[in-house]
Formats: sequence, structure tokens, C-alpha cells
Amino acid sequence: MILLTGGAGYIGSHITLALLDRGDDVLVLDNLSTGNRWLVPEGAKFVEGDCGDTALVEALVAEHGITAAIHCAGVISVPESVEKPLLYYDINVGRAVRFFAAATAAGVRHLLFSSTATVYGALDLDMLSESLPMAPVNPYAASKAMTERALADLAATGAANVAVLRYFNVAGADPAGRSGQVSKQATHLIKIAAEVVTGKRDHISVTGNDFATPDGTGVRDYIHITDLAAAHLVALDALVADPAESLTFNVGYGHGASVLEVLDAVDRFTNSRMRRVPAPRRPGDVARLVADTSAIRARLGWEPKLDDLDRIVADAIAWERKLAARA
Ligand SMILES: NC(=O)c1ccc[n+]([C@@H]2O[C@H](COP(=O)([O-])OP(=O)(O)OC[C@H]3O[C@@H](n4cnc5c(N)ncnc54)[C@H](O)[C@@H]3O)[C@@H](O)[C@H]2O)c1
Ligand SMILES: O=c1ccn([C@@H]2O[C@H](COP(=O)(O)OP(=O)(O)O[C@H]3O[C@H](CO)[C@@H](O)[C@H](O)[C@H]3O)[C@@H](O)[C@H]2O)c(=O)[nH]1
Repeated sequence: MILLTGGAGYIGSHITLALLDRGDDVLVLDNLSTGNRWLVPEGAKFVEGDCGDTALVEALVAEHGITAAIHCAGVISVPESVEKPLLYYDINVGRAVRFFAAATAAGVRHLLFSSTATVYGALDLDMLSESLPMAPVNPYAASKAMTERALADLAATGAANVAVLRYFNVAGADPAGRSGQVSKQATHLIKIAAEVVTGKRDHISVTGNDFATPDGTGVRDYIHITDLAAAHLVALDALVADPAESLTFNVGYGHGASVLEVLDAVDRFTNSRMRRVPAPRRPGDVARLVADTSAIRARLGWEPKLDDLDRIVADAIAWERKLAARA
């Protein structure tokens, strides 16, 4: 049985689906702070609780014979982290460390952690490779970098082996429509654009047009959620196959799109033009984040299947329409 925190959220629910699809047993632990109970896929066990609750985590590991843990629970917004830094250190460092301590104390030997491309900071490079030093420039990124460091130190003791996956910009939804992103206050570009398409909002703000990029807007490496989820399965298998090895991988496609290119893709899909309103840069934002993906491809044999911005946008909008019909 695999323990997965944050499984009532966007990414965790898709990883749960991927694990269940291949026949693994999954126990989801989530405090529903941003997640939704109805997003936890049927077939997974669910416990409502905090990942930093040591007694609860130890009891769950013992009761369910947990062998591996995937830690997706966390707070995720760069601008919010600038406003509320200590919340980010509390949840993404404090509670994460307590979670890993409790899990390993109770006997879990394989750990997988949701990290982020933003740990690289504001390097002006075409591609970011895992060999670069972490240089976070906002509290969200710093919180993830600290937990990465704690896990490296833990792995060095031999208590567990660890896979750190540095996600680039995750978007889209399960192609079968079983899950997708649900946000009370969306902050992600493609999610917000999809809300404009369904009429939940009347415009999109383009936050910054003076970055050092070809069209002045931020460039990101958008990856389909289904490809991201698949990376967790192969990473988990690698941890189990070689308990002496720990791994750190970028998970992206290796090419970027600007904000304007993303909005063009949405307009292509709807065959209309959404209202674009210029807005100031958001605090903490960097110009460009694009993955060097050679390591995960070479070591894990991971290959994307849905590497297509139009496909990502189409799946995001299909999910948004489903949510709108549900409301
Ligand atoms: N969305 C992205 O583009 C992206 C990119 C890089 C990394 N990440 C990381 O992926 C992970 C998942 O992100 P997401 O987009 O699915 O966000 P999300 O908000 O949809 O999911 C997070 C889940 O964690 C739960 N949670 C939060 N604090 C908790 C706690 N203390 N105990 C138990 N559960 C708790 C929430 O209720 C929610 O269900 C995060 O760690 C995030 O930093 C996301
Ligand atoms: O209404 C909006 C929202 C965003 N943007 C821009 O769109 C780009 C992408 O922004 P967003 O979708 O919010 O993603 P990021 O700020 O890049 O952060 C995401 O991607 C990171 C990995 O790169 C993750 O670590 C974070 O958790 C996740 O929120 C940036 O240039 C933003 O300035 C806009 O122009 N208008």
C-alpha cells in the first residue's frame, strides 16, 4: 500500500488515478485545506488529517502496511508565499519534515517528494539541469529547497531512499475527465484562462510584459498532468528496484511557451479572442523556467505522451466545462 498525501488535490488525485490504474493500492491522507473529498478517486482509501500529525502518520503506516510514501501535500502559490512566508515554511518545511520523520520511524523505506522548478531561481539559462545549485528567489521555492535538503540528509543516513521530482508547470486534466484542477481562487495561467472560456471570469491579466523573453511575458515549460503522474510511477519503481539510490529529476518537456503563446493556444481552441489586460509583474515571478529533461529520460526511460500545448489547453477547458456544468 502506498501512502499519498495531498490526494484530494490536483496533482495528488491524478497520481492516485495512475497508481490505481496499474493495480497499486493507495491510501490518501489530506486535510482538505485546498483539496476536495470528491476528487479522491474511487478505489483509494481516504483519511482526513494533517500530514504533520506524527501519531496519525505512524498509526496509518503500521495499520496499512505502508511501504512507500508520496508527499504532494503543500501550499503552492509563488505570490501567496511572498505575502505569507511563514505559512509556507510551516506547511512545506515543518509539516513535511514531520511527515517524513514519522513515516520513516514507522518503517517506510521509499519516499517521493513534490518539488518545483522554482528551486533554480532566476537563472538566465535556456535549460535548467539538475546539476545546477538551487538558488530560490521566493519563499515558496525556498521552502521546497529546504525540504529537498532535509531529504538528502535523511537519505545519507540510509533510513530511506528518496526521489525528488521537480515539477515544471503542470496543467491540463485527466483525458478521461475523471479529475482536474479545482481551485477556490485559481492562480495558474491555464486554469484562469479556462475560467475565462467558461465565463467565470471576463478577462485574463497578463502579469508582466517586460521580462527578458522574446515577447516580454514569462516563459514556462507546461507539462500535461497525465505525463507528470506517469513520472511518479517510474520513479517509485526505481526506488524499490535500488534501495541504495536516491534520485532528483526535472519533470517537464524541455521547451517553453510564453504567456501570450498560451493565450493564443486557448484562442485557437475557442476560435475567439479572450480579453487580455496588461498587469504588473507578480512578486517573486521569474522570466523563464524550462527543464533539461535528459536525466529522467535516460535514467527512468520516461517519455511524454501528451507533449502538445493545444492538447493541454483542450483537456483543461474540457474539465472546466465539466466543473461549470456541475455547479
Ligand atoms: N501545480 C503545479 O504546477 C505544481 C508545480 C510544481 C510543484 N507542485 C507541487 O505539487 C504539490 C501538489 O500541488 P497541487 O497543484 O496538486 O496543489 P493542490 O492545492 O491542488 O493540492 C494540495 C493538496 O494538499 C492538501 N494539503 C495541504 N496542506 C496539507 C496538510 N498539512 N496535511 C494534509 N494535506 C494537506 C490540500 O488539501 C490539497 O488537497 C505541491 O506540493 C506543490 O508544491 C505543483
Ligand atoms: O493570471 C495570470 C496568471 C499567471 N500569469 C503568468 O503566467 C506564468 C505562469 O504562472 P502560473 O501559472 O501562476 O505558474 P508559476 O508561477 O510559474 O508557478 C507554478 O509552476 C511552478 C513550477 O514552475 C510551481 O512550483 C508552482 O507551484 C506553480 O504555481 C507566469 O509568467 C505568470 O506571471 C499571467 O500572466 N496571468
